[in-house]
Amino acid sequence: MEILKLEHVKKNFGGLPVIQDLSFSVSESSVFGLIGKNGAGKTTTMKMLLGFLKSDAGEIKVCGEKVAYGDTKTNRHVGYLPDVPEFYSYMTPVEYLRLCGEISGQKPRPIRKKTEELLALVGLENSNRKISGFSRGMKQRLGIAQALMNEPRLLICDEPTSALDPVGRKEILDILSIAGKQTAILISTHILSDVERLCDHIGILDDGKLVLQGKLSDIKNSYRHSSLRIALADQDSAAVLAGKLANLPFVSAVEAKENSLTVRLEDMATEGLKILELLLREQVFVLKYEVLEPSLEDVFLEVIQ
Ligand SMILES: Nc1ncnc2c1ncn2[C@@H]1O[C@H](COP(=O)(O)OP(=O)(O)OP(=O)(O)O)[C@@H](O)[C@H]1O
Repeated sequence: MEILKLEHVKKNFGGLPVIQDLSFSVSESSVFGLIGKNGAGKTTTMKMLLGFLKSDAGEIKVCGEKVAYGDTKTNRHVGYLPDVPEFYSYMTPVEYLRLCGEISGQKPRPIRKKTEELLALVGLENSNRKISGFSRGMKQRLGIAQALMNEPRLLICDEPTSALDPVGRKEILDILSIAGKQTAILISTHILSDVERLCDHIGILDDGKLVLQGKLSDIKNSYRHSSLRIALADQDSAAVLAGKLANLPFVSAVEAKENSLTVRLEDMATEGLKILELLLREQVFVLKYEVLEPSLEDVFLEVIQ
């Protein structure tokens, strides 16, 4: 089932098109990464699908219900984590989540149960101090707990890791990958390694247009494969082979790491065969010969040009 569906959505600011004919959907069991550089239109898209901003054309549906500007009824299906979540910082996490549960009309016992479960999920079960003393990472984790408090069908996260250090980022990604088993997630980001870690579907937004979308594994498979990894028995034979490969006119780079070489080519189909011929001719004992998947960064840079 499609939890979120956008069809031909457009938005102009002062006559300038910021979102142009945007269509994509997020299905029930999916973690969808909306990727784009600064100013691509990610936040504008999120605001429209939360009903905070009026679209100029097109239709947005959450769980089959149309999103209307200013009427946040569809947000009962949605949990939202802004890039910098705000709290009543004089409260403790338990007090804050209780308040969120009460505002959304839940009963005291389920509120207590959910608060306990969610604080355990985000690793704040033993934090009884005021939110004002929390680090950025802790606030982000509490933001996820808050966004999940009404058991949403869709969790929307706007650049959830961009302000965090590597440890904080990893914690957030681990929590989101657990949350993603229960709820669909739409995450906007420009951190491609986070997307590779977390998302199964992606959409690349460039100047308000979706220039590529689909299943991440299909996209990677269909993109140009331009790197090989060759593992040899020892570091010395790898160094000798690296010298020979670097002399081939069609090899654009050779990187050596211990007994393993990464070789960059222009055309895998023909040049990969020539590398195999060289290995045979030189009687090199090969432990591993592997065509590498393009990274999301390779794909991103190719479609964004
Ligand atoms: N209220 C506004 N009035 C005029 N222009 C706006 C407004 N909000 C956004 N824009 C413009 O729309 C474009 C898209 O902005 P948006 O914030 O959606 O991009 P983004 O992909 O979220 O970028 P970032 O990663 O920097 O947050 C930008 O050119 C921005 O300057």
